[in-house]
Amino acid sequence: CKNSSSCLRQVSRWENQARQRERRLNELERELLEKSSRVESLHRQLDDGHRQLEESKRRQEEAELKLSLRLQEYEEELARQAAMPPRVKYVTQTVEVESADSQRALVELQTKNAGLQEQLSVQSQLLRELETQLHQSQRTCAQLRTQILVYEGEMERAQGQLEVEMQNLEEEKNRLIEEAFIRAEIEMKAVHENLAGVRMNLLSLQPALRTLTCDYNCLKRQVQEFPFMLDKAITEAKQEICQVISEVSTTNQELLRKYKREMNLRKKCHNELVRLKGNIRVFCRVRPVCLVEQDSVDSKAMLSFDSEDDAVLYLSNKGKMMTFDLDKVFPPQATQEEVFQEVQSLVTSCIDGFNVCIFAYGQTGSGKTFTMEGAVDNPGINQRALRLLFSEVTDKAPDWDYRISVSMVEIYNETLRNLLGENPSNKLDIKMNPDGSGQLYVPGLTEFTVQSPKDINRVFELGHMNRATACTNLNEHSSRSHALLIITVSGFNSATGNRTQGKLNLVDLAGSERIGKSGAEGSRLREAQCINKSLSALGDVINALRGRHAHVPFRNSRLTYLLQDSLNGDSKTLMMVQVSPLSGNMSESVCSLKFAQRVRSVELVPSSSSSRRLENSSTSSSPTHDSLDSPPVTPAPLPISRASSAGSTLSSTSRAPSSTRRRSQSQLSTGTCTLCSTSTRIYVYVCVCMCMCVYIYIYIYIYIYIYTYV
Ligand SMILES: Nc1ncnc2c1ncn2[C@@H]1O[C@H](COP(=O)(O)OP(=O)(O)OP(=O)(O)O)[C@@H](O)[C@H]1O
Repeated sequence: CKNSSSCLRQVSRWENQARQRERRLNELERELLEKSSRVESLHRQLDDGHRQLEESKRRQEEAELKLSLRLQEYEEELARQAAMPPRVKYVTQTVEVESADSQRALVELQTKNAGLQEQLSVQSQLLRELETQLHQSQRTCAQLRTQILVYEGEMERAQGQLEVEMQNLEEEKNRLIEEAFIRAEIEMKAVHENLAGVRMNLLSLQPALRTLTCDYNCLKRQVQEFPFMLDKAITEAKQEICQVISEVSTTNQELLRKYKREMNLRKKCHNELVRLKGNIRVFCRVRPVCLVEQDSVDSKAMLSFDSEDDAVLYLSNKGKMMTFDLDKVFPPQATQEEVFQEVQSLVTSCIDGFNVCIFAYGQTGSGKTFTMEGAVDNPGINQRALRLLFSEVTDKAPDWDYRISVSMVEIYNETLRNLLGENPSNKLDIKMNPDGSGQLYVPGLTEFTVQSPKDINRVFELGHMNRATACTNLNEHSSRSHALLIITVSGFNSATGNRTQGKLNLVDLAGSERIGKSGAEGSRLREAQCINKSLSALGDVINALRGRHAHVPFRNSRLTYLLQDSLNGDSKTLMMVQVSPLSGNMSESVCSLKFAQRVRSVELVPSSSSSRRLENSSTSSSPTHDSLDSPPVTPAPLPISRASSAGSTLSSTSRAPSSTRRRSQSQLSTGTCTLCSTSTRIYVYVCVCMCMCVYIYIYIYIYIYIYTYV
């Protein structure tokens, strides 16, 4: 179709061209006619000129003839008169006398002759002009003839071209018509074939249509029956669900019973394990040699590590090689991440309701602050612990609702300062809780509730700022004071009503160097005495705990008094002994490591109340904490005391099953599961119904389509 239309366009173009050429030919013919008429008129003019010329010639000849005749007459007369001599004179006279008339006549004739001569010359002139004109006309005529010949040639050529083009066009037209005809035939054939296919389809669709109609009727019936089916299915589903619930609750009861029995067993094993292993861990971290110390004589390698045992440290002091067995030794190249990885299980156990105490011990400059606080771009245990706790409790939501509160305290010269308070220079006191629970609390101590990671930064910024404003030289001051970060994590499970409370104490102790060596005097001496007093009190407390003494001297220093609930009973304690690698510090390092080894051998004794509770729990249906990482939980009605010890917190604990188990139990007992399943069933039925409707709609659509178009 496209080809034929383009061919038609071409034919019409060629026709236009032919018409234009025809017009041009007509114009040329017209011009030729004009020119031939002009030639004819010129011929006529020429003929007229010829005729005139001949006329004038004839007239001239006549006049000449007449004149010559007259002249001849006169000459004859003259000759005659001359032939008579005497008389000639006479005659001459006579002639002269007589010739007056003749002479007049002669004059007249001469005048006439002159006039005729004149006429003749005019006629000759005219003749010449006419001849010139004739020549010109002949030339023009010749030119015109040449032009006519040229035009005729052109015309013949144009006519030839036109004929050729006309012939070409005719051929092209015929070709296009033939092509169009062939195409039309092919298309026609295809249409015929399609028609045949459609007819075939129609024939084959008719049974399909019958099937569809049948299906449609069937579906229609089903849709009509659907509400009854749905009701029936819902009733059946309800019955099934009730049956399943009763089965599940029976199984659940059985599982719960078995679970409790297993947990009791596990708790006993765990307690045994804790007793065997001891719940005080001692790590050692050797700080690297600083750049400024590298050239000094002190920087000789006095410490060496066992490549196969990461719990052994070898120290060469005064030519003597000493071996220290600890729980873990971090070499100088250990990163903050690696250190934190080792302590993070202790940190998270605080979420489970344990009291944890991590303290960094060592001489000044051994890296205590670096390990606990770290640098801005490389934070230490404090920040990492708080962030970890925050992310862990966020993960446990919404089953558990946790509250993390933070306090920051500094003990300087046996004085307690509130580092998050508005006035950090105010002294705080440790008092017995007036509620008669026998627990300690610190009146006026600021507790900052952490609700986002941003709060964590604010806490550290505020604590650091308050510590800096309270002293003139922060570095010096920090070496002479103990810094405590106290994190309390309280949890409440709204599904079970269980409560937990754990406390994490992160302590950066003051430098442990001996007074004799530091050579302190005056206020420095008092500082050193206070530090040594608190550190030796810490040693005494640990010794008393190790010896299971009836009396543990917690009150001998502010530090031990404040940490009482985190050192007592089944609390977990980690001591990070910081060691300087310099040879000049080796004797201090030996003291620190010896103290650490003593501490390592101490086992924290569960308080009597706690032991009692553990005994009770093994027989009661609500057991106590089930593992190192599972929480000792308190039933909902019991209020939480902020300064409560681990013992009192554990006084009426009940074992908390895992959150999933708890949730499934409560859901089953309230029937939420039943409702949930029923609504799911209804939802499924509605979906099926909708699918059927869509199906029916499609069938109807196809049906209408076939009947309308096919
Ligand atoms: N593991 C380490 N890696 C790199 N540098 C460290 C490391 N431990 C300590 N340092 C650096 O050693 C120097 C002393 O450390 P730090 O102040 O932590 O010691 P300290 O025991 O807290 O001293 P003080 O008792 O006086 O507060 C600091 O400049 C610290 O950056």
